[in-house]
Amino acid sequence: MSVAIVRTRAELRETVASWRKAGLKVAVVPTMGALHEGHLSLVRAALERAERVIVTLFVNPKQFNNPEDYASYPRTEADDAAKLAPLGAHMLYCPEPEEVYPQGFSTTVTVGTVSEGLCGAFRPGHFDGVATVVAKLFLQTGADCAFFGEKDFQQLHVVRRLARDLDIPIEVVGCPTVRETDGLAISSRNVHLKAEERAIAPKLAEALRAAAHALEGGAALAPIVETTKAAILAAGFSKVEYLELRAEADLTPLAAADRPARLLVAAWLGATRLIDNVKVLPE
Ligand SMILES: Nc1ncnc2c1ncn2[C@@H]1O[C@H](COP(=O)(O)OP(=O)(O)OP(=O)(O)O)[C@@H](O)[C@H]1O
Ligand SMILES: CC(C)(CO)[C@@H](O)C(=O)[O-]
Ligand code: BAL
Repeated sequence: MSVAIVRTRAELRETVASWRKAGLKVAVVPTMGALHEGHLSLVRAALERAERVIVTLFVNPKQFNNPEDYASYPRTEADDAAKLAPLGAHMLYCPEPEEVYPQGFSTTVTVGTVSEGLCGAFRPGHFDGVATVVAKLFLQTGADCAFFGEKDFQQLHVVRRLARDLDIPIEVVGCPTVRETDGLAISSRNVHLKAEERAIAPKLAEALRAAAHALEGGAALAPIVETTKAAILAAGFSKVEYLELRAEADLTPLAAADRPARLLVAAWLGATRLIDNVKVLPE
């Protein structure tokens, strides 16, 4: 079994039109490739909800605020196609940058509020790049539903708001973070971790879990944030960009775990930036 690889908007449109004519429900799973179990969990969820599943693979230059990060982003298309085939995904859409951004392309989609703070504060332009390409992928595929991981929790909110604000008729489905057995959130960028860094990396999730547990037990937020940041640095991380409690439903800042909340973190381990988040239940 193999997955059909499509590289042009014209072929994408033609195939989706034939599916629509047959009355089939269509799902899209946007990715930047280097597929791992996190991505595959989204594809499995999509296959449960739709009769045709399109996985998109596009390393989107507009969302990289750091050119080195763009250059070194893992590109493994043949392996990705081989991983998708046994699952039964129906199409891998892999456009070239000129297909997505033809000469003269001049539109940027900016989603306010939920793009601000957290990763938005440290990756200028990143969520504009994400929102622009995701709007295009939603419109190009015309899918009924789209699947995104909670690992990129702020991105999930940006994409939900984008679809709602622009009246794009698509259901955005969030899926739980898939972790390695030691707790590290699986991410394509984990391949950049050196062996000694890989041994330290799970301490990020461990520190988050401990903080969530303390907050659920009624501990005050400010001291927990300070001790958790200190624990992450003591484990060997070089910098904690943010560690913040936000409302689960709309990402507004919270002063205490008084509503279903998320504790979100970004931290540097050597040259690799890791993000993670955990749910915090009310006391
Ligand atoms: N561990 C995971 N569990 C669930 N979903 C995930 C996981 N990792 C990535 N995803 C989701 O897969 C989709 C594509 O993400 P992407 O291709 O950027 O992979 P990634 O592993 O997040 O890579 P990176 O963070 O290094 O860019 C996003 O919706 C993302 O949230
Ligand atoms: C949603 C996405 C595919 C847009 O390029 C990307 O941000 C990602 O892989 O999470
Ligand atoms: N995984 C979200 C996309 C990015 O980090 O660029």
